[in-house]
Amino acid sequence: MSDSAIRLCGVGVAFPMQRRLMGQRFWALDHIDLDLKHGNKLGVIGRNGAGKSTLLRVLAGAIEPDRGEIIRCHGSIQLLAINLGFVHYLTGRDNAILSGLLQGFDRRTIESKLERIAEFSGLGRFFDQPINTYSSGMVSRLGFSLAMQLEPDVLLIDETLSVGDAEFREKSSKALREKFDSDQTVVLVSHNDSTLSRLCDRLLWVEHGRSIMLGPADEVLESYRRSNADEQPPSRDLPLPSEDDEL
Ligand SMILES: Nc1ncnc2c1ncn2[C@@H]1O[C@H](COP(=O)(O)OP(=O)(O)OP(=O)(O)O)[C@@H](O)[C@H]1O
Repeated sequence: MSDSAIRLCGVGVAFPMQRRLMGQRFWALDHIDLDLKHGNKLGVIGRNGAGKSTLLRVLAGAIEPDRGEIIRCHGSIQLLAINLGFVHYLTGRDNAILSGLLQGFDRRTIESKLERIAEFSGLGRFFDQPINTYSSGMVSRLGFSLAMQLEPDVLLIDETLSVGDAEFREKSSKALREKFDSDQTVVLVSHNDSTLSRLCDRLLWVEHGRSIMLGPADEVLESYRRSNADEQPPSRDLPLPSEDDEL
């Protein structure tokens, strides 16, 4: 088996621009090359709108690139994000089953883990209620519990480290730490420098959809901090929406 879990070669993702600029496209990701090896703990940093979440969605297979190539050599993959895409009229239990099936797990495996998912989530009887009766914190807890118990080959985490109340946060950060200590492949998007340097072996810094630097966490963080202190984001030659463009 290849030692790469996912390879991105020159990947670009374009979104259509608003009506006034009809026909033009905005490249949210542009020429991204990445070789994510099995067992890597990769952090992704960059300013707001840099393209981090788009990158995770591409890695998850939730969006297809408009340019470039993706080579995959992994089993199940899960994207853990605030906006989890659950089906709101289904119960927590049914969403757990559906989500597990969509990630490539067989039904028997999912069912064998349902009680642990329910227990970890702390949702109690709400686990069997439709999730449109949940608070946003409860939805996040369900998603987090799923990711922790189903153990996908590749886990992609988008800024969900502080879900739920204090007690759940403590439990979730312990579970997450175990993931980072395991041989699972994990990609973490975060704005928290200390979390990234503590948990990740390599960091990818993206800005304006482009890869600026990929390397050991502390080196990348230092360059990123220096660039923030200069308050001059690295330039790119592609057009960005101007301030008076409609959002
Ligand atoms: N569905 C979409 N349609 C149009 N533009 C989009 C869409 N999704 C993202 N974008 C744009 O792509 C760019 C990258 O967005 P993305 O959410 O990946 O950034 P990010 O680095 O995760 O930002 P943040 O740190 O603020 O979460 C932004 O300019 C955003 O406006």
